[in-house]
Amino acid sequence: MKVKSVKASVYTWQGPTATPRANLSTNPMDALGGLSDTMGSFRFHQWLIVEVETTDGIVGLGNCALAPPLAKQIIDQYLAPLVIGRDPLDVEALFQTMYRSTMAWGRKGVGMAAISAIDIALWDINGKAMGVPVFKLLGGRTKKQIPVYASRLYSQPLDTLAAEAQGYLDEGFTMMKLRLGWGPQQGPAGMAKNVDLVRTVRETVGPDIDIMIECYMGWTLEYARRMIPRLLEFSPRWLEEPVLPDDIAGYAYLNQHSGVPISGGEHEFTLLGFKQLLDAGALSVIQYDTNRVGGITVAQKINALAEAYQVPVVPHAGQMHNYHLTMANLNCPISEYFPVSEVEVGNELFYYLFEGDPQPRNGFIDLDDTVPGLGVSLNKAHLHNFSVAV
Ligand SMILES: O=C(O)C(=O)C[C@@H](O)CO
Ligand SMILES: [Mg+2]
Repeated sequence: MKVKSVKASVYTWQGPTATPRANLSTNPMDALGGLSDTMGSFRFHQWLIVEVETTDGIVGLGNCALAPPLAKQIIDQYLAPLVIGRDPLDVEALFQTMYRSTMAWGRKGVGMAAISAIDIALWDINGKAMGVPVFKLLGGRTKKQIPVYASRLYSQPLDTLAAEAQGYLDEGFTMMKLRLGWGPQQGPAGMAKNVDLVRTVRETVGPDIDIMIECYMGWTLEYARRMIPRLLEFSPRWLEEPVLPDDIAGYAYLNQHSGVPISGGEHEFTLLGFKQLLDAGALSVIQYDTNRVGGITVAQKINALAEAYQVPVVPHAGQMHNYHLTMANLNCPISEYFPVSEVEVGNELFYYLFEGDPQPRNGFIDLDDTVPGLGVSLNKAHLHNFSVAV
């Protein structure tokens, strides 16, 4: 069997979209609040879908969501020619070929997202060719079900925030993640608002529910050192991406001295990228995203490295390309779950593009041992709401 073709398509959402609210979530653009739209870069309304077809007629589905039009260019012009004609089961050699041939510019960011999309498709082919789900190729079932945390609770008025948190509680979730809305630019008044958000969720759900806090790269080390002590009373399970991804020293300081476990990694790439973070003691929880980090091939290498450091892995986002890794690794205790909602930031777009992602029941999801490959297919029901560039 050989790779016969690689089709990369950019899906752009044209359907109804919730109006972005100010201070929905802190993010790196906040530092330029007076000069630029701080929510503009916080929109993920495009997705790249890769269909790799083999000479045996098997089609593998891959995807990525970082700069999809660029990822498509990279696949069309650089990566597809490297994999066409090759054995799709040779995932390690094919990853190394794509990685090393684009080393000068592709080892981080959109280059690695493009490589990830093809790698995910190759693993889908592997599972389909062997007649088993991908997690069975990675180590098999390590959990009866996967515990998931509800991940939304964007910064909003306290009454609606409490109602949303209560809703997840009523659905049986025992873990949930909220977004803070304020950072250095808003000073002490913003700090008080951040405390109100976390207090509201904690008071709603009680002491026995895990609360995680998302900062999405929107703070500085100096601000985090002043803000975090005011959050400790709420016992957050982790504080996510407080500083810029390249501020490894900042991560390490907060992870070792702030009193709260620091998580991150959704904006880091490759095995050696995570070795740097682990060597620095920068993280208490690793959160790579398989459709960014180097695909399933790299994600599985990071899982082994993280286990050696005894640092758990909770991939960014739910989505099948991440769930299979969580199922196959004991060191991946739980998964993220984006509740299905109207299109807002774009995390939820996955459900409009694909069918097959498991929906949670009582705070757990499960994968089907009998469905080969990744177990997702294109969702035709919403196709009319997308423009597609092939
Ligand atoms: O879910 C996360 O960890 C993210 O960073 C998603 C991003 O859209 C912020 O909510
Ligand atoms: Mg995050």
